[in-house]
Amino acid sequence: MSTAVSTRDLPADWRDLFALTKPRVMSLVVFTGLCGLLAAPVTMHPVLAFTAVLCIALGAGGAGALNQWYEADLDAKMKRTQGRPLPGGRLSPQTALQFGVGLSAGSVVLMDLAANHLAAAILAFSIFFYVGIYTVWLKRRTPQNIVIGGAAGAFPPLIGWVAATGELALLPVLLFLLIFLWTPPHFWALSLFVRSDYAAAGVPMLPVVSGPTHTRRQIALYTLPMAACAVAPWALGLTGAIYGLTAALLSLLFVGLSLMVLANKATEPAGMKPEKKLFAFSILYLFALFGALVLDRFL
Ligand code: HEM
Ligand SMILES: CC(C)=CCC/C(C)=C/CC/C(C)=C/COP(=O)(O)OP(=O)(O)O
Repeated sequence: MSTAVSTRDLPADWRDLFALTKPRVMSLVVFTGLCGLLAAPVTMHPVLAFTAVLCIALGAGGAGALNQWYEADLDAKMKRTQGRPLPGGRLSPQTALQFGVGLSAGSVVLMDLAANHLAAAILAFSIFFYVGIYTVWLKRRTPQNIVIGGAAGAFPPLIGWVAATGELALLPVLLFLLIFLWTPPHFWALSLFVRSDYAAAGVPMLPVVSGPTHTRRQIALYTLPMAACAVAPWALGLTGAIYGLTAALLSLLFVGLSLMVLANKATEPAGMKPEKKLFAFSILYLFALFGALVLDRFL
């Protein structure tokens, strides 16, 4: 009888469990949730506010774990993802599933206790949307996967706001729309330079199905209403000049970069490709806009 122990039998490593939550991506998700909460015109008790933001983090992390549980087969086929805990064989699917379900359910229950039913319901819906609608249903079926599924990532500011106020309002709805319209340029810029990975895994991302030229056009197309949504809170008098100026300037830069992406027809130009620049900038953009929103509220 063999005495060899498979890595799957080893106790789950905390670092691998943490990696299941997609911490780097989720840091921005949680930041937008925190800013949505802080931008609300009410002051929540600090302990409850901290708990609400923690719930967004736990819920997003749980959803990330369920996403990795469901698509371990895809992750194993892509260079970018094959080192993850499941394809790497360092965690068992059962552990990932239990961890994902536990975090997701715990986050919703705790949100209900610390904030209110509506915030808990939107959190539950966003977890369902990311896992059920995006991951299970759309991702392997249509290049519109991230347009529709991307809505999941747009909910956190709404959740933060509702946790603080108990109700919806125009400003968080505009913030939702901003992230909703930001997601396609954010993701398609990335997918342009990792498209061979998606092609290898058979995931119908836009550049795989319709080619890079069409994808570049779509990026530029989404950037325009995204910029309009970014400045709308200021134009409608819902925020002050700090946010307005930040949104106007950075949105102009975003549109400019997306036009550079559109203009790039060469396959291998020297230096950093515009789509890489746009992807990196897209992250800075959301951090800066949501940061400015909070500064505006408190300065
Ligand atoms: C369906 C929608 C989205 C898709 C498909 C998507 C996809 C991706 C992918 C594939 C990466 C590469 C990083 C990795 O390997 O983990 C990435 C990076 C990133 N995404 Fe997104 N994303 C989406 C929405 C969002 C949203 C809503 C946010 C935050 C509000 C976000 C924030 C980030 C950040 C911060 C990074 C950089 C992570 C790093 O530094 O490694 N993404 N995204
Ligand atoms: C509160 C709550 C539930 C928030 C959910 C946040 C959310 C939907 C974020 C989407 C960002 C994300 C991890 C995309 C990865 O896409 P992918 O899964 O296709 O990327 P991969 O190829 O790296 O796995």
